[in-house]
Amino acid sequence: MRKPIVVGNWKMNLDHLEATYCVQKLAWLLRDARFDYDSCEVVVLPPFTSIRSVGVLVDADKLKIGYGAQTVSVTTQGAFTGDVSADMLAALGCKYVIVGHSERRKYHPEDDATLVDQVRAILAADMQPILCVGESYDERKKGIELEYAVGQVNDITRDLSEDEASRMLVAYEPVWAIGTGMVATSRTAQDAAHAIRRHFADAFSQAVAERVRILYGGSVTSKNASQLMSEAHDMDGFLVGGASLDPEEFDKIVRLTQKAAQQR
Ligand SMILES: O=C[C@H](O)COP(=O)(O)O
Repeated sequence: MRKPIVVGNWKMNLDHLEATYCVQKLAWLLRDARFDYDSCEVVVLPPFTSIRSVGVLVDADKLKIGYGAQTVSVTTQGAFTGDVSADMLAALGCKYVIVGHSERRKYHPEDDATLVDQVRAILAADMQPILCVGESYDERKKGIELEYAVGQVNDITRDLSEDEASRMLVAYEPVWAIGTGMVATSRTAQDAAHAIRRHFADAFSQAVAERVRILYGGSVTSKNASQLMSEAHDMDGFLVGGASLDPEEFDKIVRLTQKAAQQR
């Protein structure tokens, strides 16, 4: 049985003071609701500069909120100005790192070879990659969205061992849905999640396919989380952008996700 997970990708928002406030408020709201963290993981991905503050707060108050990073260097150390290694993130208590978010693919030279190396670096540091895939509006218009997303998964994961593949999380994030308010239908999310899971079964094994967690991302809010979660059965949770910056809204999404998962 896969554990549902809701991940907040803060992108380039929330400095360390705002980050501390956001996590405190989220923890307080979830405590108030007697939230059962054993039935649903809650994770935030702050910008690099806020990770330490979030980690200190989580440790000091023994919070069950996980945290991670939004990208990582492919190298371990050395003269790479501006880079942050997987070991450095793991040493701060990070558990998850995004790989291949469409914003990174667009604004930074992160080609497939780089993403493959990032996945390897993250796994080697005992963290879990959250690989983002998803079509643009053009691919969707051509009707090739499933092949496109599955192709992206294959390009990055094909040389992994079964054990490594089973530690992957994949976030299906259609580019046209990111930050636009145009959320995918539950049918679209389910079709993509199903195709991705079937790919892991074909490329690796049924056991791997059953362990890989698949998320949906793109304009998720408390208004659409329940429906998406209850109808897209191959989906294990969400990668939430904008709505994760508001602790009250994120708290609602987390609790709705947990409830919908329990009612499946
Ligand atoms: O990583 C998160 C996604 O890019 C979704 O962002 P969004 O929820 O603001 O649409």
